[in-house]
Order: sequence, then C-alpha cells, then structure tokens
Amino acid sequence: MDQIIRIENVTKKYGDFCAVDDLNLIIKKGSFFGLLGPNGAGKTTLINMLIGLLKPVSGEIYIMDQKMERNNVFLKRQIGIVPQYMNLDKDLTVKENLILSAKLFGITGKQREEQIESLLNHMDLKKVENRMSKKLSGGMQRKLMIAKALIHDPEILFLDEPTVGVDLNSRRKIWDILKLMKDRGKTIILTTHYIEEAESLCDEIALMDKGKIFYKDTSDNLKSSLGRYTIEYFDENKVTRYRYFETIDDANKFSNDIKESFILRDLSLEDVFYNFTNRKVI
Ligand SMILES: Nc1ncnc2c1ncn2[C@@H]1O[C@H](COP(=O)(O)OP(=O)(O)OP(=O)(O)O)[C@@H](O)[C@H]1O
Repeated sequence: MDQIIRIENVTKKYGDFCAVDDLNLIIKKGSFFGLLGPNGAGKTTLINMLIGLLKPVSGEIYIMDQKMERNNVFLKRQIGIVPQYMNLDKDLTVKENLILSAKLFGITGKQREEQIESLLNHMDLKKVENRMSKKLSGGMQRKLMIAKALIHDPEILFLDEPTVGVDLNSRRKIWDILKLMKDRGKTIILTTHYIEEAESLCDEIALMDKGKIFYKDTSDNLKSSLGRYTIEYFDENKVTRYRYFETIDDANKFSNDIKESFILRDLSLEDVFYNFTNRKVI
C-alpha cells in the first residue's frame, strides 16, 4: 500500500509546554488509522497540524507528497474534517447546512443536488432534511457533520472524537458509515478515547501519550505483544495489579497464589495501553 501521509520530526509547543514531541509517522493510503490516547495526549494538536490549522514549531508534514501548509488549497480539497466541536450552523436546516458547505467548495448546480441527495440518503438524514439542525439529536448532528465533511468527496477524512456524547445505537450507525467510506477506498484518521471504537474500526492503531506515539500496530498485534489473558488482582496494600499471560494454564497457576479477590479475563487493548503508560485511556 502507498503512503498518503508522512509526518517527519514534528514538534508543537504551547509556550514551554511540548504538546507533540518530535513525532514521526507514516499512514498508508486506504487505511483506517486510529489515534488512541488519554486526555491531553496531543491527539487534537496533531490532527490540527495535519489539516493545516496549526503550524509545527519544527518538522514537516506531507500529504500526497505535498507539504501541508495553511495556504495549500489543493490539499485542503483532498481532506474532510469532522472536528471535536460542533461545526453546524444551528439556525439552518440539515439541507441548508450541506448547501452552504457545497458553496464553500464551489460545488454548484446538478452536481450539488446529486451529491447532497446521495449524502442525505447515505447518512439516513433524508427524512429530517428540512429540520433545523439545532433540533436534531446528538447522533444526527454528528452524522450531519460527517456529511458536511464529505460534501467535496475528499480522499482523506479526519475525525476527532466523532462519537463523543452519542448513544450506542447512533455510534454503531456512524461506525457503519465509516466502514463504508473505507470500502470506497478513502483513508480515515480517527482520534478516540473509546478503545472498542478503535478495535472495531481501525486496521492500524497508534498509542499516543505525552506528545509521543509509543506504539503502532494492528489491534491484534498490539494485544499479542503482551499476551492473551489478564489477571486483575488486589495486592496486600489493596492496590489493583495486572499480570499478563500467554496461556490460561500460566494464568491459573499464578491465580492459585493470590490471597485477595481477582478477575481472570481476555487481554484487551486497554491493558496494552495501561501497561505502557500506567494510565487509563479514559
Ligand atoms: N491552545 C493551547 N494553549 C495551551 N495549551 C494547549 C492548547 N491546546 C492544547 N493545549 C495543551 O496541550 C496538550 C495536548 O492537548 P490536545 O488537545 O492536543 O490533547 P488530546 O489528546 O486531543 O486531548 P483530548 O482527548 O482531551 O482532546 C494538553 O495538555 C492541552 O492542555
């Protein structure tokens, strides 16, 4: 697979604070790439540099072999953005929001009508096309934000926490929409706190903390790097400890010596993250 994004030694500081620290990363064309990390890890800062909204203090970002800079109009047309904050015009209807976005990209006439119809149907928004967007549920608002981001049929879609505050049903619906985008060959980059979101969608996951990516692989490889089973138990000071095992026999043997209560379960991506950072993702 060809690379579509190349990040070379990128650093971003806010005053003296280093939010993204000398980061290198390659993202392959057509991949569904997940950036996972706790609050303050630097995910949004990294995304904002990738979309040309923030300038690194050092290092370079290349998208489709072009340097990403604020005024790179070609690249801006290749990317769609679903930001963390609500970016809808709340006093416009669903359809009017899409018309406005289309106008910003110079999409007019029949092409605009067809693209909007297709997105409304695809996102299950046709029945609410004339509803004010402020009257939509949180899940529908998120779907409309995704539709807005896709209005110009971009090659790359960036989503910053796309399902925060969205109920489980709508979250699954959004996942289906994103899976379809990937099937259409788009490259998708997603930041999330939700481990199961990254596990379910992403073919590659980067674990980020304190401005650095410290691990990047498929979800299965990330997990098998640690083992297959986890025992969670209280130590003598009533502090929860975690131990990881390759086989159930080894886990059972270890559990025989535990004096307090314990849980034996399948190893999760959360365990991988916790093992490396001593921090939970959420
Ligand atoms: N404009 C800013 N000025 C100063 N510090 C900032 C600014 N934006 C972000 N930060 C700090 O940089 C760090 C990284 O923030 P960022 O929003 O990139 O993290 P994140 O991983 O996206 O977190 P979250 O999951 O909470 O959105 C945090 O400590 C944050 O407080």
